[in-house]
Amino acid sequence: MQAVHFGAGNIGRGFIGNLLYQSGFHTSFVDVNSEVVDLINEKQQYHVVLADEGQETLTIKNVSAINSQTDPDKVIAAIADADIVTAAVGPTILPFIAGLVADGLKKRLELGGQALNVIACENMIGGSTLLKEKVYEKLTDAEKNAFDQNFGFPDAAVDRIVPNQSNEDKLMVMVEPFYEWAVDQSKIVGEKPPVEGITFVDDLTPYIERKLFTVNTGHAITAYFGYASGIQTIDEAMKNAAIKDLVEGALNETGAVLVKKHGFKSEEHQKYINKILNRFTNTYISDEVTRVGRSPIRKLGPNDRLVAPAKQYLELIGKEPAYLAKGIAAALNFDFKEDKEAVELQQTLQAKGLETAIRTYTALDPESSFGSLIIREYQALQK
Ligand SMILES: NC(=O)c1ccc[n+]([C@@H]2O[C@H](COP(=O)([O-])OP(=O)(O)OC[C@H]3O[C@@H](n4cnc5c(N)ncnc54)[C@H](O)[C@@H]3O)[C@@H](O)[C@H]2O)c1
Ligand SMILES: O=P(O)(O)OC[C@@H](O)[C@@H](O)[C@H](O)[C@H](O)CO
Repeated sequence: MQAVHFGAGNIGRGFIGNLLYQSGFHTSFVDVNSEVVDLINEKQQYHVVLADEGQETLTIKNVSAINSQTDPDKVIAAIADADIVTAAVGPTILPFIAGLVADGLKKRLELGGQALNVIACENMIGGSTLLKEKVYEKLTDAEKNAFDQNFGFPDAAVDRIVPNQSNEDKLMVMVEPFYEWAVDQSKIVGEKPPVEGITFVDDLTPYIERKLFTVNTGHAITAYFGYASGIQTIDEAMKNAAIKDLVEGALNETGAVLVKKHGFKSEEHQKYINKILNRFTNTYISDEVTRVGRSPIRKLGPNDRLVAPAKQYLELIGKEPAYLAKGIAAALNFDFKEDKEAVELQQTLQAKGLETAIRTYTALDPESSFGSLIIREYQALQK
């Protein structure tokens, strides 16, 4: 079986590639990083190390890689011949891979290929749906009809903490042992891809919202307050009692939304939160707050981990989410100079002011009561 996976980065190699190999696939990684592409082709394998006491090393074989900038035709041919296509490139990169995905799928139709599913494994609601929209922008109406019959773009929720790597072995990836990969089976076309470790679900919304509004909300708040306190890593930030309280406060707020909206049992959800907080304290991985806080403009987006649960808290619980307001303020305050979005955010704040930044990035009304709370929390952080 053949898999094509866009993005041979941390989650691509450390999670998706790992499960695809264990399920019997040959994986062709597609990436723009020529160093990683060349190394994969040279070694034809890499190691995944499970970050716990045992430090088990898995050897991932049956891998090759294609540089999509220099060899787009090879990517098209690989998609035409694949049994599954996956991606983990980052939400903002999905539009840039859409052209090749479209061309590969057109080629597949020309060659009379079987049904195929394309799964974007990004931290966002509706990742595969977004990729599908971008792919469909490149099609005629007749092609859209043919794609509807033959290709599925099921959304997914993926969970495994894979920090940035600084190993001498450039392909090796240190990952936490835990993982979860849920896929919306209602949007599968043809057979379900036989990947061990995927949980197929009828309704993905509870899964993606629980993951994004717990793991990623908690992670982001830990990162932004950790960064503001001069702390380097997530596990170190979790040792700070004040930061831990802020994270727990925010997860109580998102938890209230999730329990009310999706009917999770409160005690079960509390166990889920506790498990996640425990994962953040894993000392066998060193996860920088600047990785977890990366791309603050994306993270401040109206459908992302901070603002989306805050809006739902206002609607469903009928109160202002005090801790999420602090988290949004801390995200606005993230001024890491090596992060392009952080630089843009700080430039906007400087040039146009806080109210415009809130309106532009969060789509919240800065003059609303909740907007004013964010402004007060932001001003408190400047003192
Ligand atoms: N790292 C994690 O803990 C984790 C966990 C779950 C989900 N995710 C999600 O997975 C996605 C990737 O995250 P990551 O941590 O692996 O990031 P990463 O930066 O390590 O990997 C992204 C990879 O995509 C490649 N890339 C960039 N542009 C490309 C293009 N046009 N075509 C092909 N490849 C391209 C990069 O070179 C890089 O190798 C993100 O959406 C992230 O939110 C990450
Ligand atoms: O990947 P991002 O930038 O959306 O979020 C950073 C981290 O919170 C994220 O990568 C987590 O490590 C991951 O989502 C765990 O499953």
